[in-house]
Amino acid sequence: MDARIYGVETEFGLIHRPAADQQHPGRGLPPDELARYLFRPVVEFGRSSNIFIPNGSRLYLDVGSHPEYATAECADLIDLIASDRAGERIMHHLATAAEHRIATDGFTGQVYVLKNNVDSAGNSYGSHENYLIPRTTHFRRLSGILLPFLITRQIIAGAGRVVPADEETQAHFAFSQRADHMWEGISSATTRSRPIINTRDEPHADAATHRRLHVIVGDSNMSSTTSLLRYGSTDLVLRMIEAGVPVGDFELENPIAAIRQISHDLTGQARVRIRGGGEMTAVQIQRGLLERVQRFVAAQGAHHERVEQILELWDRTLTAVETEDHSLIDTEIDWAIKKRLVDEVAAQRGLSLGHHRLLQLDMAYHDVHPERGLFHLLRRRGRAQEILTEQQVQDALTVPPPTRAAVRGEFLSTARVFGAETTVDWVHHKLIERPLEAVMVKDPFADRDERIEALLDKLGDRTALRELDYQERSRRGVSPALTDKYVTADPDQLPEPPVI
Ligand SMILES: Nc1ncnc2c1ncn2[C@@H]1O[C@H](COP(=O)(O)OP(=O)(O)OP(=O)(O)O)[C@@H](O)[C@H]1O
Ligand SMILES: [Mg+2]
Repeated sequence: MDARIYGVETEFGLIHRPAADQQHPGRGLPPDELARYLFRPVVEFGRSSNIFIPNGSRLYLDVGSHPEYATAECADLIDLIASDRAGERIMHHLATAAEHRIATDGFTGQVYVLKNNVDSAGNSYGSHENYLIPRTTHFRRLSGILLPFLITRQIIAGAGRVVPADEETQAHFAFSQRADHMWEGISSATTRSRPIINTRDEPHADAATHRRLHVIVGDSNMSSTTSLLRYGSTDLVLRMIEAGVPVGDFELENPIAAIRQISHDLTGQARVRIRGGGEMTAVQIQRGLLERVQRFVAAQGAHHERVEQILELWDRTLTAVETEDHSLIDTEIDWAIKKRLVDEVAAQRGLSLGHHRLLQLDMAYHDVHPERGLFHLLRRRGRAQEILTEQQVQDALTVPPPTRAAVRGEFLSTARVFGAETTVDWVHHKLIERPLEAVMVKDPFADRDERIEALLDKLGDRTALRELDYQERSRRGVSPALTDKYVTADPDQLPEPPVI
């Protein structure tokens, strides 16, 4: 596919740390109660804990206590990364508001929203990728190539993890947060069995022509350069699969054993068995796929302006793993950015790798707080590269990308101006007062829909509204982004970043 729709869903970890000097020392709010505080503005805004907001994305609180943000449908990788970052901001704003409310209720402390994949109790939560693919893609061929790619992708896109010692292994640094929590290669369930690729068939598009590929294996990334490599490389591998070019045989004998083994061997030299016979290392599998992608791009041409950057970073990351010279990538790839920090702090303080301060440091890397979070601190110090501008992030909070998300954004914000209630999902748009006129938009690339325009025209005169762009609308409070409306104040003072 020349153009593709992407979306990423992120589940966040939540922690409440009470202030030391109060009646309930030691214990924070239980996670479910904390999640309810966090989502109170969401429920007030949308009368549900499952809502779509004007930037086209979805905020969702399931029965558990891990709030989720699913980006709008994006046709451009930078839009995708910006929408994902906007989700972090929204969660941060909600956390700020929750902190105030919790304090008002007499329970002062700090709320942490973590964009990671394991909590201290060992529970795992996900970062799910969605790729629109043609229905004609042969599924057996797809999984034969994509599974070994995804299983080894952690060496180029893992978020890194300080692994504490247990009975069998010493404390060490691993590529991935999520690898130890995958249980199956392919399946149609997401929570119980945790497959790498989920086959549940919900295309949110014309089911006759398309599928939505649901990839469950990735780590949540903080770094935008790592995100670019993660989604960009996956798209390129998918393009090769879709084009039907021969890709070689990398199919693994035991995907689940392999994904764990690879995660815990930072040299990239752990050997995994290939189904067709013999053994290969993660670096060899990635190199094999990269070479084929390079040939494919040389023959077909680049299909967007970031392809060259993706291929260069992919190649350099593999070299960094092979040579163990992580300085080649330690401002661009999450696991290496984090490892550099962990190594430095360990050396400065004389801490051994399993020390609880270093486990905390690992968590603090994923704190979405723009000042307190360690990734963001490193970014400000030039130790993590950034491809998004602040303006792009700000825009992504309110402006939907030019896909079907723009139709949804227009629908939601206009209805709000006229005080009309709606129900929407990725495909459906309904005005509660006109249920029989609900509109289905099956094409995720469509950024305008005449039926929706006609429906909205029935609400009243939209001339003045049309003249305002999204920024202007939100400035005038016409289309309140959730965040603008509910963030009352920034924290009184910036919190101290932990440890460093
Ligand atoms: N046609 C499409 N192709 C690819 N991605 C899509 C398409 N339509 C929507 N998406 C993206 O898929 C994601 C759907 O997220 P959502 O969490 O609602 O789905 P889900 O994981 O299948 O459902 P749930 O979380 O309820 O189990 C979003 O990021 C969205 O942008
Ligand atoms: Mg989801």
